[in-house]
Amino acid sequence: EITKEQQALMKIILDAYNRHQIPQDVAKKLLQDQYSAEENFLLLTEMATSQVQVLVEFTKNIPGFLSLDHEDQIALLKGSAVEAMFLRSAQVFSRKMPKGHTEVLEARIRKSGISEEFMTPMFNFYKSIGELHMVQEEQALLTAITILTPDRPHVKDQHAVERLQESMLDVLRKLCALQHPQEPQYFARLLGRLTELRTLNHYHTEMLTSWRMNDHKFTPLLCEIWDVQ
Ligand SMILES: CC(C)c1onc(-c2c(Cl)cccc2Cl)c1COc1ccc(-c2ccc3c(C(=O)O)c[nH]c3c2)cc1
Repeated sequence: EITKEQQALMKIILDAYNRHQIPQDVAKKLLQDQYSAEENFLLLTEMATSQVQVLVEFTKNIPGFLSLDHEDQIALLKGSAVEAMFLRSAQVFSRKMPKGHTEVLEARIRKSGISEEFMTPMFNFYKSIGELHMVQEEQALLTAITILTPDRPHVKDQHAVERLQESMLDVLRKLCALQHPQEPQYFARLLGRLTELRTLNHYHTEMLTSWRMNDHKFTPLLCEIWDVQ
């Protein structure tokens, strides 16, 4: 019982999600052979910077987003960037990417100055996303829902964001019922991943701090979106 306008919304979100991807020449850099912790950190920084640019373009295509208060648009992007990048990089681990990217990305993350205590929750998350075998539509909607989280820091008009998020949640709920009729709790499992994502935010903040203590440099875009330096 997905309505006509919900189908239109789904198409817009999916097209935006597929249109905005990391350029292949950037993604291919993952496969080059330098593997020092420094090299890996630089590569991951380039990936993250490119991914943030992709994320901004995707977000601008979410119906209603550009009509939100401008400062709230920034607050939503800053508040959701890390979570959206965990979702996106999770695709690489759930083998959406060409052979080889998965192992290489894992190897680079494991040797980039991130302390052991963050590796377990990070790779547990990647595994739990992989087990869901999400279709593209679900991944695109889940990313839009993550970005449209009303209670991010400094969001003024939370109700306006809530209304946009609710319409996305309604489409996702119906899509899950259609895609996984034999698994009525699938939609709830997807939402459970969003809760797990929030815990990763805290780990990520500590990862940033420890990188900075070892004098690692980020790009201007990442400094702006993560309020560092
Ligand atoms: C500043 C750096 C060191 C950093 O800090 N925290 C994190 C970080 C980490 Cl280490 C894990 C999760 C989230 C973040 Cl922000 C990172 C690295 O972030 C990323 C972000 C995104 C990709 C990523 C995305 C898509 C694709 C892709 C495709 O879709 O075609 C093919 N290859 C991809 C690679 C990798 C690494």
